[in-house]
Amino acid sequence: MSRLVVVSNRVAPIKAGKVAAGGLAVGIHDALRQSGGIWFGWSGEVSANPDIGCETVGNITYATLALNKRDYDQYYRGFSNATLWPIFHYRIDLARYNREEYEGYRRVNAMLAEKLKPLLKPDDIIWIHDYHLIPFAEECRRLSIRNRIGFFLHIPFPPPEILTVIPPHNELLRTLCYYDLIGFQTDTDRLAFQDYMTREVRGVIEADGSLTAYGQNFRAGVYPIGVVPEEIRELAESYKGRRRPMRRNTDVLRKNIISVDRLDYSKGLVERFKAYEAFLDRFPEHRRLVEFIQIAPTSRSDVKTYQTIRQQLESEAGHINGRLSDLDWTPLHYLNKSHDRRTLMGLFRYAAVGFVTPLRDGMNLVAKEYVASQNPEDPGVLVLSRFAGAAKELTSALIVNPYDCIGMAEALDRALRMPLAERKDRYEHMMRAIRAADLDAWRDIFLRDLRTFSSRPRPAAKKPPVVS
Ligand SMILES: O=P(O)(O)OC[C@H]1O[C@H](O[C@H]2O[C@H](CO)[C@@H](O)[C@H](O)[C@H]2O)[C@H](O)[C@@H](O)[C@@H]1O
Ligand SMILES: O=c1ccn([C@@H]2O[C@H](COP(=O)(O)OP(=O)(O)O)[C@@H](O)[C@H]2O)c(=O)[nH]1
Repeated sequence: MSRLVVVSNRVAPIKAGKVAAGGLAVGIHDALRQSGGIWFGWSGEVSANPDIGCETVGNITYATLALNKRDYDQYYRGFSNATLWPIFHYRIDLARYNREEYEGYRRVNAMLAEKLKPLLKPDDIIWIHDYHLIPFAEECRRLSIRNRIGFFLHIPFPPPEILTVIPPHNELLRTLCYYDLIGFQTDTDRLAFQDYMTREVRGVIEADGSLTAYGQNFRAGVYPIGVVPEEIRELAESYKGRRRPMRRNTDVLRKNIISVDRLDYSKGLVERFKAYEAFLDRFPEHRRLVEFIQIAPTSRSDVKTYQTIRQQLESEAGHINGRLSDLDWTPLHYLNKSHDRRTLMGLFRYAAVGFVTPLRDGMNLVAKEYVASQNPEDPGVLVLSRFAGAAKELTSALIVNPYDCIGMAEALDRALRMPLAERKDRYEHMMRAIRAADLDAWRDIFLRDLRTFSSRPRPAAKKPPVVS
């Protein structure tokens, strides 16, 4: 069996016990643990030392390198997270474009491909992850790397009208066609991509379902990322920490509403806080009987838009607690600290409501983790945004529109009142979906397709673009 080589910008922390607050790192780590292989990417450090550090833990070899300050600023903080991330999450209003950052993005992709080359064997299968690395395959082909190369996009793919706002969209999308297989989280994303390829650049859908565009032939498919439900159940059951908050001086149990997100404007946190306040105003009978725990570890905090959202949330949280708290009741617990998985799954299990309301999200693993953590005999209710990729599978959640404040407040009330039989029905339906498309299925089906699809012979990639 050929070896698996995974490349992603973010590599999970190698040290046991360190938390990776991001679905990509959590998902790939679990997927690689099964098959073993190499995981190549950024170490998360900014330093002038360009050397690759290799460390093998169990069956995974982590090969990581630091980025220098200029590369970090242009490739990660700049084009990846100030241009691609907002645009791919439909937020043209928050995006900026800077040509030097784009050139830095191309330069880092070329540099990473060069660094990877000596680590490769001819029959390795290479699996590239996410928007930071769109041009990676083209750079590999330029270096005469002939291995199968697949790409998985963890975030949404926007409609062509939004994508074309990126000035070099054409060049960027051309580089994507050097992959043998391109995977998306949902059919909506795949169709938006197909739409771009057929309408914008007159690509052709072949009789065998493959696509031909920019002189390349490749496949695009849908591979929703999943979780490992048994592991989540074990973690949730074994959590021994704090369960439901008690009402001081009495034995009455308070119900928890829980949300866990990186502190990102795509997660709809401000809208969610406003909806919670509207819920307490419209349904005052729940006051003192419910507490909302929002765990939101900071993310990309040196990008301006992330600083702004953090200030907005602090102000909103202060407003809610200032207005509604009492000496013996704090309605909102807002924590910027990251938490380990056992704690999170334990908190999920004892929360009556999982409140997952992104404005746009590739998948949202937290939604699946919340459901998989529940006690089958007394499950909580998932309130889920229709704009999370997970909503395509978890159709028995209470589906809400995160732009509808009152609608979300009403869903919270309905969730907290939901009879046990309905909660069980919805939970069982969602668990069937989670088991049917778990993390093993995501990895196995993608890699099976990548191995079996034979693309037509490709012309070699042309000369490198402008890189300074
Ligand atoms: O690496 P960071 O800049 O710190 O950000 C963390 C990760 O965020 C994004 O995660 C996405 O992948 C999840 C798993 O497929 C998916 O459920 C979620 O909807 C996405 O937002 C990002 O795509 C990763 O590259 C980052 O590492
Ligand atoms: O303090 C935290 C916060 C989040 N997570 C994990 O980070 C992932 C977040 O993935 P998701 O797909 O929901 O969103 P992303 O952050 O990738 O956009 C989930 O597995 C969470 O359990 C974690 O381990 N600790």
